[in-house]
Amino acid sequence: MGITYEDFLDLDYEPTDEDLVCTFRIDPATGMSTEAAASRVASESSNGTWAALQTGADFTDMGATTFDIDGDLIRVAYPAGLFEPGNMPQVLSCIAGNIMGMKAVDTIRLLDCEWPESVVSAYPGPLYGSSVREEIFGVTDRPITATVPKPKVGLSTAAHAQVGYDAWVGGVDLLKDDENLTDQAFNPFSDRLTESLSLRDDAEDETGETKSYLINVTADTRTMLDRVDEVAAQGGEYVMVDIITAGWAGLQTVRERTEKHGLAIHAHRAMHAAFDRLPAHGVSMRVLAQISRLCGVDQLHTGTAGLGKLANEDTVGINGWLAGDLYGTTDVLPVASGGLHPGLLPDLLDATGTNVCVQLGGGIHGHPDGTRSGAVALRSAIDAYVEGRSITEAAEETPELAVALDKWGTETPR
Ligand SMILES: O=C(COP(=O)(O)O)[C@H](O)[C@H](O)COP(=O)(O)O
Ligand SMILES: [Mg+2]
Repeated sequence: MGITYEDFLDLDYEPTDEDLVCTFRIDPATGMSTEAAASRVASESSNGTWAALQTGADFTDMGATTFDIDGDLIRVAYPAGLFEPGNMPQVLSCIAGNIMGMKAVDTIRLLDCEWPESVVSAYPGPLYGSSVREEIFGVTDRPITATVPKPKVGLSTAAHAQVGYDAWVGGVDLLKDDENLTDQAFNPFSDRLTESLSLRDDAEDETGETKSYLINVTADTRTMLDRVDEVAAQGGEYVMVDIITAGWAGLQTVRERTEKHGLAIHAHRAMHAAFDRLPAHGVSMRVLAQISRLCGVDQLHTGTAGLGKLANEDTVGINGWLAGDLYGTTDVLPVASGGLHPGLLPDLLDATGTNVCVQLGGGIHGHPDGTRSGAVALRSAIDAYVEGRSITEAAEETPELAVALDKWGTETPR
């Protein structure tokens, strides 16, 4: 018995309910037919290699099958037994591993996955998902809001917490650390946690609303677990993880610990663009979002539907997947962030709907009258949208919004 490349291509094969089906876009190398490249994709990502193999009898065939070729799109079915239950790094070492660098293709993009229940059921999924709006904030009809202090690093602990306080009392729900703020000397983690939650309590007293804090616990996994415990002990509701830079293994371990404490996970996706920005190659944001949901994040950055300062991939489609049925797995609350300001909100919410978190950094702290006014402007724009009023109408009653609209209009920044 033996296996060769040809064994991995069968256009008559029909995937079973147990198979994980992946769609790739490939550009075969010069001199390589699409069929030859497609069979090598299935081979290298499951149990094959460049040479023909003798397998003997003591062998379970875990080979994948390319069963569909449509132009440059190929679909590959993987048997569920190939995957260790609940081990996301192992899944990615198959479906997005060596094949990303194989010479048989000039480029290869993992576009989409259809996850079978047998694989999904081994993952926890989110603890809260979009129910954070109601369960944490008691809000049902409007997007929740977050703000990240700017400059993103360098503010002292006291200054950072004060920015949070100003934003909270101005009407923002969540203070959020930026992706590269963790535990630096200018603003140590433990001090920031204590001081921010103390001012959070003051802001709650002043406004009568629930306020919370997305503190960035990203580090080596052992340190992340210590930080999760610390956040729980001090009365936080959330932790934030830079899920791509920390890695899926670290996220999975954090997810176990947050369950114990009943904490929600805010997922920042810094570095996702290394995988998904070049459309012909890598792993799509759609797949990164799918993996994030399986691993159990409650909130995930998914872009701004083409508005804002950063490149976006199909925000609306990804958000739809995050909200869709997945064998009863909890949904994920999408976070729109990156170069937003109040003038962009109507177009944004028209595209995404209101079951989202809207995050503004520069669009609040760059307000000519400061953070508190910027927060008032954001909240006013959100409330107007939910009430079915235009932001220009709302600006007649809320001077802070009028100033923001005067400064930024409805232009998207770059
Ligand atoms: O710092 C910001 C936004 O700041 P600002 O509001 O000042 O632009 C976030 O890190 C980006 O949202 C990340 O991008 P994405 O959300 O696309 O992952
Ligand atoms: Mg940031």
